[in-house]
Amino acid sequence: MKCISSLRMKAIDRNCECLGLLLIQLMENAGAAIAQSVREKLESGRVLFIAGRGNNGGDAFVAARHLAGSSGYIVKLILLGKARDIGTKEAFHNFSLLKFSRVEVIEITDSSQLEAEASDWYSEADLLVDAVFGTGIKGKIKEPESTAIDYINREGRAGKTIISIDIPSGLDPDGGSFEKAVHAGLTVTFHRMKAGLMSEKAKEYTGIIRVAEIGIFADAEQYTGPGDLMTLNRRESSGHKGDSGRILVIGGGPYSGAPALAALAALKAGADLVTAAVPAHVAEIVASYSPNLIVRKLSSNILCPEDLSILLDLINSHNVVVMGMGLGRAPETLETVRRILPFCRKAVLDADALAALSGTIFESLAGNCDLIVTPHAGEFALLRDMRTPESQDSCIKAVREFSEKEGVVTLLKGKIDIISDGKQTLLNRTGNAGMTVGGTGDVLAGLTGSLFSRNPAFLAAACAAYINGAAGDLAFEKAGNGLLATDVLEKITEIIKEADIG
Ligand SMILES: NC(=O)C1=CN([C@@H]2O[C@H](COP(=O)(O)OP(=O)(O)OC[C@H]3O[C@@H](n4cnc5c(N)ncnc54)[C@H](O)[C@@H]3O)[C@@H](O)[C@H]2O)[C@H](O)CC1
Ligand SMILES: [K+]
Repeated sequence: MKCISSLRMKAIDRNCECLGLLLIQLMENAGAAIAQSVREKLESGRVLFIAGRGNNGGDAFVAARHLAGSSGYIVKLILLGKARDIGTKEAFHNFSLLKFSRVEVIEITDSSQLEAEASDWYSEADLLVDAVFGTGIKGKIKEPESTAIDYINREGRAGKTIISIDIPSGLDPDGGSFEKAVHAGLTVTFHRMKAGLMSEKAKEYTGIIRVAEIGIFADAEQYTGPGDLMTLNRRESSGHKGDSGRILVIGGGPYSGAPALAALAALKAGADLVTAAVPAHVAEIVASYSPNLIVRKLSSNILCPEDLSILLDLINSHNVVVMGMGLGRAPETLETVRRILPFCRKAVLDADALAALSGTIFESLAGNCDLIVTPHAGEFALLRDMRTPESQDSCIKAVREFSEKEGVVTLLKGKIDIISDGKQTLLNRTGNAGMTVGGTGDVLAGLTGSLFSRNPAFLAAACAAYINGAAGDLAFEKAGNGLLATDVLEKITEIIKEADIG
């Protein structure tokens, strides 16, 4: 069964919100699913919800309200904490609605109060619903949560049904480890199976697992969105120069603008140090574009094998190589690209560097070098030696299969970008028709390299596609179809700042 990580789930929730499907709507559906599970387990009787102050508790507030509206149930709810300490506006809103429902509520702040005031609530209940923690658990379990879990388990041992919301409280949703956890008879988890529920150790705690649909729509999961950016590693606030990425851009020769755009985009996306290694006759031109660039002059007018020793030194002192922009396709240039690749640990290959990739090169690099390729449809056709399909579904299949076969991450650029590592695939629809202007692909390559220095290849490529397109959309507001690659470059920081990932 396909599992989902708690981080990915959070990204999807955020993407839903950005598309207009609010968390409170998902919470309503989650709570309704829990109420229905209670009804299926208990025809009538006393139901006790034990709720924490997070959104797992929020699901319980909704479920309690729904159940209290059905005849035959006496519903009580213990809130572990004070109402004012409820952590999210959605959970707080649903808690506030309980005063109009027939739900008796008690607020408990310490374990002695749990014993003195809520012990009877536990013992008289026919069924208990565990909403102490869901996917938001962190660190050692504090009080009164720890005692609340012990009390739930005591009632479980007495033969009562325990239903856990999303995950038995205490269990790590991803690894499945725990210090203590609720022993549930039924776990109702939302949207997708969580990896932690499937671990060997977790099995005796989850009881039967039911996956409930809560209305998340496919677009939030299939397309990149601000939620995906949230899952990127942040720059270390206490880091040293170079900790947030040292990027080596290898490009230029017939052209000078392309490597400069890639290098500046890498800087704008947060890399600490960017070196552009460019053929001799464009070195001064590239340096003149910006004082932010470190330019290393290569030996000739094009990239050639004589540059190998200087390049191998540079590769060793950088953590990502971004190669191809404006290199041209002279045979000695393509040969140099091929000879450099085995020395790269992480590389983004764009434009002319893609023309150097043929035959079994990917196979020979497997395990050594983490690769992202960023072709457009024409370059993708050359890479596969096959026409790029017209229909989107066939294209997605082709990108997925190519990535799996060659062991690379592919970012196929187009009206809708397709990003795949062979297992995961995402689409990106930010961007606009104005971005067909020259240079926006160079910006994307630099952005990708920058994010790749701090993140896994697939996430870096997907988020770079999103940021590049979103920056292009901002640029379009001012410049329309006359936008330039430098306009896109200027907007990168706005997107990154807005997403709070800088
Ligand atoms: N798409 C979905 O799947 C949806 C899921 N929902 C539910 O939301 C929870 C996750 O909610 P979150 O607010 O992120 O976290 P929790 O409620 O699990 O916990 C946070 C809560 O607990 C406190 N806390 C954390 N660690 C500890 C500890 N060691 N000791 C004591 N207290 C701790 C923390 O301070 C917070 O107060 C998910 O599981 C689903 O149930 C949404 O409702 C709908 C969408
Ligand atoms: K729970």
